[in-house]
Amino acid sequence: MISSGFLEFNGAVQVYNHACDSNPHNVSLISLPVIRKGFDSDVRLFRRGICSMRNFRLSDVCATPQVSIMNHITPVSDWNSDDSMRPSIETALILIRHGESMWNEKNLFTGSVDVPLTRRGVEEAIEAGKRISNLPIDYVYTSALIRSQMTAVLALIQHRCKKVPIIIHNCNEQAEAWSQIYSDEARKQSFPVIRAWQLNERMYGELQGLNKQEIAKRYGEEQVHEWRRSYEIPPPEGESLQMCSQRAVGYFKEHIEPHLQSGKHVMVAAHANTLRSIIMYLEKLTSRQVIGLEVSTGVPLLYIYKEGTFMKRGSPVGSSEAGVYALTRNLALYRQKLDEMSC
Ligand SMILES: O=C(O)[C@H](O)COP(=O)(O)O
Repeated sequence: MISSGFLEFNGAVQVYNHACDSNPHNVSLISLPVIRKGFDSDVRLFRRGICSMRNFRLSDVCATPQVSIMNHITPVSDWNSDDSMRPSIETALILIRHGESMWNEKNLFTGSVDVPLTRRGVEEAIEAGKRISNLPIDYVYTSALIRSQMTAVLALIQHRCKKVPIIIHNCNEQAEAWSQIYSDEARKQSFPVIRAWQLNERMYGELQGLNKQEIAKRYGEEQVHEWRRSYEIPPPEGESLQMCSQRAVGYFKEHIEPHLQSGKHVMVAAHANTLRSIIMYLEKLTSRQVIGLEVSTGVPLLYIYKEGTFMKRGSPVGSSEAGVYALTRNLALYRQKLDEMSC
């Protein structure tokens, strides 16, 4: 028998599998190096939000024939009045800058120009999707530009829950009426993908279509760096980060944050500068600090929203999920559900 669960140890939740052969005393834990080492110390065991914390020792398992690790879970009804032991509401926010676009490849200022991904950008989006394939997602937001939509869809089709990304067409009544779904089941099995122009890349004005290196030669590195990275200074006839932030962060606060507050998980596929402005808001960066903030193409960033604050959980660029995220309890439980569904 092989089963899996989640253990919290030294503050990090770990996914484990355990295998029992025909001898029920012979229980081995696999993929759990951290627990193996400190096995006899306190370990907190959770499962499906219905278990409380308890001390868990190797002897518990080995001395009890026919009893698996899961049988040591305490049901929610047995919780004592210590509320701190209950799982609290937390939601995931995933931010992804689109994969490499055809103008990123040529090093051209792109801004509001609607340019698709390169082959490499497609691969980045697929890879990003694999990195987040175990994370819960209820709503997806993209800009109105094809590069962010391609990225979102390519990433979402890697998700283990196998939901179908469906682009929401609600720009007018007819579009809304004509794209109705009349099956609750089909709706449930979908990722609603909502497009918003407010999440578009900042408008780069008269720099759009020009080569970044040539512009730096013509106007000087310093000037171009100011146009590209400062908060207040706009490029010629374009938007400053501050202007871009007004629409992007404004949209985030009005449309995305309420989902997070109500327990929904959200993914946002957008652009370097709209994401810089959103990250500036999430991490409370100053206009000086944001100058040094770079967002790479196709790398998903994970934030946990809890009790009004955003906590960065790292970016899934490591070679394994465990090496990347210290999964929170709720995310670990979601992952367990996916594991069970795919058994
Ligand atoms: O619009 C662009 O050219 C890029 O997407 C972002 O460019 P930046 O790194 O110059 O802000």
